[in-house]
This record gives sequence, C-alpha cells and structure tokens, in this order.
Amino acid sequence: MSKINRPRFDNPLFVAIDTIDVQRAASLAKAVAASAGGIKLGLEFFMANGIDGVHRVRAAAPDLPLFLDLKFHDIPNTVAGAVRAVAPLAPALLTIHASGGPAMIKAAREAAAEAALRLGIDRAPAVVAVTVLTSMDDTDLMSVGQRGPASDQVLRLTDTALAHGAAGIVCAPTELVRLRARFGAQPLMVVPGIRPADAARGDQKRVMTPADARAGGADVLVVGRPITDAADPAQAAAEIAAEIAAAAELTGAA
Ligand SMILES: O=C(O)c1cc(=O)[nH]c(=O)n1[C@@H]1O[C@H](COP(=O)(O)O)[C@@H](O)[C@H]1O
Repeated sequence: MSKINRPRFDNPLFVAIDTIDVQRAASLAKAVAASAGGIKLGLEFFMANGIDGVHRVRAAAPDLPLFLDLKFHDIPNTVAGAVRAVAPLAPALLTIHASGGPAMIKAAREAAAEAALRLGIDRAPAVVAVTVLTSMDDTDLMSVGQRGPASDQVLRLTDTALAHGAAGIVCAPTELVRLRARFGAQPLMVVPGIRPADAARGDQKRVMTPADARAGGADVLVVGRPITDAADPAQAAAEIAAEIAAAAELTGAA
C-alpha cells in the first residue's frame, strides 16, 4: 500500500454548509472564506446538486480546501467506484463509514490514490472514516446492536480504520484525549459536534466547545449551524476561528 496521505491544515475550522440551495451555499462559502480553513459539503447538498453544484460553490471560495462528506458505506467494489466518481473534484478530505469494514476501507483508500494518479491530482483525497456519529449516545448505540460505551466503540473502529489505510477518523470531541493517548499525533482527527458555549446542541449529543476540541487534539473542527444559522455567518465564523486560535496558543498546538 502507498504511503498514507495525511494533510495538515493551518486553519482547522471547516464550515459545514448543509443546504440544498446552491446560491445560499455559495454565498455562505464566500462569507466565511476570510476565517475558515475549508468548507464541507455533505449529503444534503450533494443529493440536490451533485458534482456541478460542488463546482459552483468552490468557485465562490476557490482557495478553500474542500471536505466532501458523503459517508460512503457499501460493498468494497461500490465504494471504490463512488470514490473514483468524485475524485475529479479533488477534495482534500473524503468520508467513509469505518463500520463498512477492512476491505471497504482499503478499497476506498486505494481508489482515491489510483484516481489521483490517473487524473494528475497532486494530492489524493485523504480518506477519513466516521466512527460513531456524534448524534448517537450509548443508548442509541445499543439499539443498533453495537457494544458501548460509545468511546470504546470509537476506539475499536479507529483501530480498524487506521490498520486498513484510512488517513484518519471522524469522532466526537469527547473522545479525543483517549484517542490521542492510544494512537498518537499522526492520525488525522476530524471532529464535528462542536458547539460554542452558548449555542444550541440541536441533534448533536457528544459535544464540546471549539476551544476544548482544539485543546484535545482536533486537526479539523467541523462547525455547521452555529455559523450557518447565525444572523451574521462571517462574524460567527470569525469568533469561532479566534476561539480556536487562542486555544491553540495556550496548548502550543500549531
Ligand atoms: O462526517 C461528519 O462530518 C459528521 C460526522 C458525525 O459523526 N457527526 C456530524 O455532525 N458530522 C457532520 O458534521 C456537521 C455538523 O453540523 P452542525 O451540527 O450543524 O455543526 C454536519 O454536516 C454532519 O453531517
């Protein structure tokens, strides 16, 4: 297997732009461009607008890396095909579900590397594996037949994901310290479930503030509604970026 592609982001704030409206998505991308390190487009946006829609949003903020969060979870052959299909978008990050298992994770990683080579893309998309969704707690986990507590299941899935070629994982901020202690600094830790102290949790269950998540070792902080639902998204993004930067200074993180 080729060397693991592990990107580093100077600015770890990725704004999740969850909408079906291309114009709104483009104007949000533009509004947050000064404070964000990247934008994330996910299922909601992609189901409505597909590859063309992604191009249109990127044109609004061309310098921002793209996190394409489609959470692939299928048989290895199908996932490899899906990775190849979106590779021309050259996302910096691409998600799969770790629970798809070793062969699926390996197939995704290999498809990303091969497609990048074939397309002449400098850097293959980093495949990151979603562990336990941040909207699930221990009871939810049990109800789908998985052994909890959530933090133990995240550890097991991280082990599997990293052993089979994922560049990193998606986890809740509450698991970061334990994961860093076990897996060290190398794996990319992508962390949603971020809520400023005064923000509504919505459907998120395992949450922390931007400062605590950064101090805990998050490489990428995924923040959606606290920014996109704010009266002034540019200002909300700037405040969260400042909170992250202050936490990084305190802890000596880059
Ligand atoms: O893969 C993800 O990005 C993801 C994984 C996870 O466990 N939880 C989670 O919330 N996400 C995504 O992160 C974003 C969080 O958005 P907000 O809850 O609005 O901040 C959404 O786009 C989710 O799809």
